[in-house]
Amino acid sequence: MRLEAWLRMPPTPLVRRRLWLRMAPAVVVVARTRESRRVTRRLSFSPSGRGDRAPLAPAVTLRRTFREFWPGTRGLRRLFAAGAVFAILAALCEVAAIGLFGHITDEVLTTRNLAAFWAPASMWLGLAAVAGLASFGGTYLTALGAERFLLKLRDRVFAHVQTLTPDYFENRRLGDLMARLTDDIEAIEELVGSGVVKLITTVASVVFFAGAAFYVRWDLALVTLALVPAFLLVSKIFASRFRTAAARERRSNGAMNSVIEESLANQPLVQAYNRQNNESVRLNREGQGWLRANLSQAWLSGMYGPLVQVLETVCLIIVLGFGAWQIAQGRLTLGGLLAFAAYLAMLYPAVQSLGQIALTVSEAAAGSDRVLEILDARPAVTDRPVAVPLISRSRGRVEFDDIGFTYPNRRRPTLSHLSFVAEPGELIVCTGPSGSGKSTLTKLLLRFYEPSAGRILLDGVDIRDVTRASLRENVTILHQESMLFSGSVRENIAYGRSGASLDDVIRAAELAGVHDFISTLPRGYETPLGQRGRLVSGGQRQRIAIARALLRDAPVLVLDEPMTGLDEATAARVMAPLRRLMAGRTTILITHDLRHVPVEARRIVLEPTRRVDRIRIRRLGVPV
Ligand SMILES: Nc1ncnc2c1ncn2[C@@H]1O[C@H](COP(=O)(O)OP(=O)(O)OP(=O)(O)O)[C@@H](O)[C@H]1O
Repeated sequence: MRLEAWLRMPPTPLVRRRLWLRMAPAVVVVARTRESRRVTRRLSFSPSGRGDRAPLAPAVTLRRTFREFWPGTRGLRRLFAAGAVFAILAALCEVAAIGLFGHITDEVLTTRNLAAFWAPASMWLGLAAVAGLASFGGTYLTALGAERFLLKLRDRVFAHVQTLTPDYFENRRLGDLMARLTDDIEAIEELVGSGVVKLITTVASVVFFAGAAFYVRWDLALVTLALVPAFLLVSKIFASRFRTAAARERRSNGAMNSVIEESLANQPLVQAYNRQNNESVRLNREGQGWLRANLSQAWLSGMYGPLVQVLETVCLIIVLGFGAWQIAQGRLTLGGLLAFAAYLAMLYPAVQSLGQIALTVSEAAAGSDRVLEILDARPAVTDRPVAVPLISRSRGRVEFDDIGFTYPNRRRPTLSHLSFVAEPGELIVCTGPSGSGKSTLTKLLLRFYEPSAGRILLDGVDIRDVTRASLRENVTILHQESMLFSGSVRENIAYGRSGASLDDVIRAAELAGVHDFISTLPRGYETPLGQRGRLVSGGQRQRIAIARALLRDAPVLVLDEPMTGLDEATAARVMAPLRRLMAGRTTILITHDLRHVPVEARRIVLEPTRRVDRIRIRRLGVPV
């Protein structure tokens, strides 16, 4: 009668999962942590989808992923090992607890002997306490290792990204790069860090629960375990499909981030041009692709679950039938059968979890492809092995000697046969029509690109023979659009020189003619400037940037259209601080606007020829 009641217990996935969550917390908790992160990740990014436009990152083998990222677990392996040990201990407690449950059924419930209840019941309670503590230890230590691994890996990839020359970013969408630095890095952690712990604890659980099932009734266990390869086969079939779907999801996620990033950054333009709908359509289009990618993942997951469920049900029916027959034969007790069924109830999710690990691996591999693609990228310009740092502050003599340059993705040269010398402290004005290569000249001086012909000399030394870091210490650039960060005014000015004191910052601000304005701000030098310094006007931004450049105090100065976007009165106000900044420095002033240019300045005119593919340089020494 009791057996019948037990037989009526519905072996639904929910019941099994609840049982699993209750009985094997150590194993499941690791999985839950990762699952919640994945959900968060999905929610935190909106759909993209025309991922089809961007090529998928190249597929890499699992071995390469481990070869590349496993060294990153150095220093954390003890944490992961301890996490695994605790999780295994918790699983062992569960095995013992089920044994006690069988014992209580046979010795207390069947015989109605209450006296025999208390000893095993107290042991069960003790085991539950140990399992709880071990589960907590396993979860916490694994999470600690995982988060530290993530931090290290993100720092490593970000540091590498910062070695890449600007052309790398010019050819990529920032949103996609951000997705790689966040989501994809997490996916790698799920494979290389906590993924390994999960694999070990799940395998251990399979061994324990299978071993216990064999111990109770080896022949019954043999029959049911014969179906395990079927579980693994199903996982294998699904894994490759899941990987493709995951790669699409990763890629479309990146595309969607790009749209969001661009739209939010350009909101003033979007609203001024009434293009809100257009942006929404763009996001929706990318979202459609993301939706498709997620639906195909959901389809696969949806298929996978029921298939495994059918297999489980087949196993359960076999157990019940065979078990009932063995009880009738007197070869198995009711407690034995219940314990056996409980072991199976633990074993199946563990086996299923093994299959899910295969799916996680697929998803992680897709993320790993995308991160490795970044790590494989090499900067277009590197220091020569023989490059040495500039020992002292340069005098500031800059020479362009027959320079030619073609952008990597262009056929026609942007500059050819460009030669000029700027003596220390001299002001050179560089003019010419739009697109004639004025800003390109700056990129070459800072070694963002390598000239295709000729050489650039600083104090007579080829800049390729000095390290880029020391070269850039000697050159300050003031961009067309003042680049500010979202920090305070003080932080933005102090960016010019690490370790600058507040007094240094105030002195620079006074010279830049912006101190009075800063004093009127609500929190003075501590006032935040807003995203990209949008909380202050163009002229104020420019003068803050001048203060930063003053603090940097490099002997060579490049001013790239410093008056762009400023009205006549503001431009005149900016000119005085600019003159103070230029004083005593070799200055290359790139400008279309010659109204504020000092009359004594020498001019270089970059002039595209009519055939456009050659640029003729006219060098004039005539004062304006
Ligand atoms: N990263 C790049 N890749 C390919 N071509 C580029 C790149 N940057 C600039 N160019 C091209 O090189 C040419 C020169 O550009 P550059 O920005 O140096 O011109 P400019 O004289 O400073 O123009 P403007 O006065 O409008 O700022 C242009 O035809 C431009 O399209």
